[in-house]
Amino acid sequence: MRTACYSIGLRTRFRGLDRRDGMLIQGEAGWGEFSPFWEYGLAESRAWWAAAHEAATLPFPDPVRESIPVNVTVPATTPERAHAIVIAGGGCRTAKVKVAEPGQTLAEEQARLEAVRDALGASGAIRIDANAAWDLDEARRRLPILDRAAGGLEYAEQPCAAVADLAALRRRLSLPIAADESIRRAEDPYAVARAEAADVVVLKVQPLGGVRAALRIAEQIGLPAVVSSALETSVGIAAGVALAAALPELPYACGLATVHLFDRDVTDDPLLPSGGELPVRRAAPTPALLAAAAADETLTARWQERLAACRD
Ligand SMILES: O=C(O)CCC(=O)C1=CC=C[C@@H](O)[C@@H]1C(=O)O
Ligand SMILES: [Mg+2]
Repeated sequence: MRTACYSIGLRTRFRGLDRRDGMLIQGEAGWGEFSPFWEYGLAESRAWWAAAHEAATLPFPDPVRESIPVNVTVPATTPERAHAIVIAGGGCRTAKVKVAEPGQTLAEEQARLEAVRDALGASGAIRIDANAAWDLDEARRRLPILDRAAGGLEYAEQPCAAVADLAALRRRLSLPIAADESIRRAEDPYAVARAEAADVVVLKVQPLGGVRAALRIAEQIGLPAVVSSALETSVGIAAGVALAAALPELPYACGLATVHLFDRDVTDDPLLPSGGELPVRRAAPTPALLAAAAADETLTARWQERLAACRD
């Protein structure tokens, strides 16, 4: 199997990162991406490897749609940048706005949401993602304020870490709740459904071990799914697109338009949205762009080690 490692800058800091790195793998079916974040241990990284291996060795399941509606992803940035990101967002009618960034105030989040609403207009949908940062009281206090600032939120993604808190929040507020970390980093992804803790589940191909594994989870959970990226090049995004394309129902825009967050890609035919949608297709690196994005020797050696550990 051929492998290549990349290291790519992010246009705006995202989940504490200024650069993203990972490994691309070429097999008989095409290219796969293996890019667990560095804080992830071996057990968790093995699922990411399973996803990369699946993409490289097997065809993706048959699609039931030809394009995927997507959201523009707005990092925890200034109102001015947030506005510009939505305007340059490839025609997306839904925006996902990051909140609960350490060091930022509620007022900054309100201003960001107001700017996003201004850029999107009254008919657009806005969702927020707090990445499990709040306790129940904080979420109960903040969510109505952010809902007002956004001129109405579509849903709040993972406002609290605990499934019981998500369920309690859902009983107390009319705002729909989406579960992300409670699915992709949980021992038991079905606890959310049993506890009636979410209206929507976020599914990510690499953390869940591949397109087929994620499809099985979607089927068994029985809640509407939003397919989201794990901050990947177009190669990894294509696996998310394949999952979104194969889901029987897709009632919400997906979070797969994150190639915009990178300052370069590995292909000259990137999976970027047009008219708010991504086409359903695979992506393969372009040799010159793969070379331009190549990780240095030290980083490549670290990825090779990680890959070897996951394959054991
Ligand atoms: O959903 C999106 O619009 C983009 C993807 C996204 O937000 C994420 C990608 C990778 C890591 C996560 O911290 C983050 C998320 O929490 O959903
Ligand atoms: Mg999330």
